[in-house]
Amino acid sequence: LRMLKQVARVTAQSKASGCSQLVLPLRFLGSSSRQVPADASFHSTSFSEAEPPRVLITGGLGQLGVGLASLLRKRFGKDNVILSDIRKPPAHVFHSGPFIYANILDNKSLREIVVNHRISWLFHYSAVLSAVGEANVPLARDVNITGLHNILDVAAEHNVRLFVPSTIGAFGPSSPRNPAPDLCIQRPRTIYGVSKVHAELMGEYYYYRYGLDFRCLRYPGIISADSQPGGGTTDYAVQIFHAAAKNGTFECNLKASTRLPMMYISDCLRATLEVMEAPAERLSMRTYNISAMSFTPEELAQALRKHVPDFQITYCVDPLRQAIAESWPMNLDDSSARKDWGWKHDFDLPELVATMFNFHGASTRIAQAN
Ligand SMILES: NC(=O)C1=CN([C@@H]2O[C@H](COP(=O)(O)OP(=O)(O)OC[C@H]3O[C@@H](n4cnc5c(N)ncnc54)[C@H](O)[C@@H]3O)[C@@H](O)[C@H]2O)C=CC1
Ligand SMILES: CC(=O)[C@H](N)C(=O)O
Repeated sequence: LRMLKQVARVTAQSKASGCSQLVLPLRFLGSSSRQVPADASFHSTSFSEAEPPRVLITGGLGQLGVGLASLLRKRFGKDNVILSDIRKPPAHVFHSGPFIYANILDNKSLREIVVNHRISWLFHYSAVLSAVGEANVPLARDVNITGLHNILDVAAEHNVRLFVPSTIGAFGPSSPRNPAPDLCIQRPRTIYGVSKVHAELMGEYYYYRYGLDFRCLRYPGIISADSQPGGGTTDYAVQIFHAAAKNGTFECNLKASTRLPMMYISDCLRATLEVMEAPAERLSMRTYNISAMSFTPEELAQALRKHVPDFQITYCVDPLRQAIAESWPMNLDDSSARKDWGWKHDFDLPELVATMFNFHGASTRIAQAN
């Protein structure tokens, strides 16, 4: 209705001005050799209150995807959220809701999935993270850049609202580090960072060019209790909890003083759902920083000692990860997200540590009992 009213208003205005042509903002115009309809944005509101979105999550078996599926299924219903990956799901994931094989490098099958399952929202989580990306640049380029192109095209062609996560890794050594604002110089030195800046810019371009409803958050390093990280620079902040609960010691691959922005997974996933549900008129940008806390390995170890008093940390620095971490911001400025769509984190460092220990303490006790 809103869109019809808008068209009627624009038509009335153009009649009143004596102009017979329907004048639309540049965002509404488009023609291309790709199969993107020029009037894509006339249909871009794909979710009415009567009908929940039909959701596809790509790369869903990584650190974040299963948790996202669980959150979205609570909100939209189990059968409306399809998890996908190129790996075989563990039994508990397979039995928790719809799961399909989806390779983002296979254009044709992506289209089939979106059409056959009437997908209206897509969360694009497939990626090769920072450390693994430096070890295999061609793979990172294929998955993070070619794969993204396939996703952008299929989303624009079928009027799918698209979420693509970016990262603190989209900043580089010449970006302001404390804090990094939403808009600043971005010259990352990793293929991961370059691919994420590319994703931010391509998504914004498709928004203006084709009316694609592209939404993007720059995540800090994400800390989760029940899923393992996939080969990034911030992985130590997850592994340290497993090690502390298991044997009370941890060898850290970053220097004691390396400060990075971090976030507990439930804040990250809630932010993701909130920005996807935010009314379009609340979003002044397509890509927002989000932030919660920032700490060094030494500060984290100190916080852990409140729960494991004799916890020991040693350092065996990995030069590759250290160089990456030193090129990333120490803090993100997320004031725009807070102002525009009301973003607010729940977990600071003490709550994070207590929550992680509750989980690990419980699983250690279960393992001991078994
Ligand atoms: N975990 C974190 O700390 C952060 C994650 N992000 C972003 O969030 C997203 C999800 O991150 P994680 O779950 O941690 O990543 P992850 O590395 O744990 O999982 C990525 C998934 O992508 C899948 N994948 C790889 N190639 C594929 C292909 N050709 N087709 C389909 N799937 C493919 C992998 O099998 C894997 O399950 C990524 O885009 C990542 O860049 C951003 C900042 C921080
Ligand atoms: C911050 C990220 O994007 C990721 N965890 C990584 O370290 O590569």
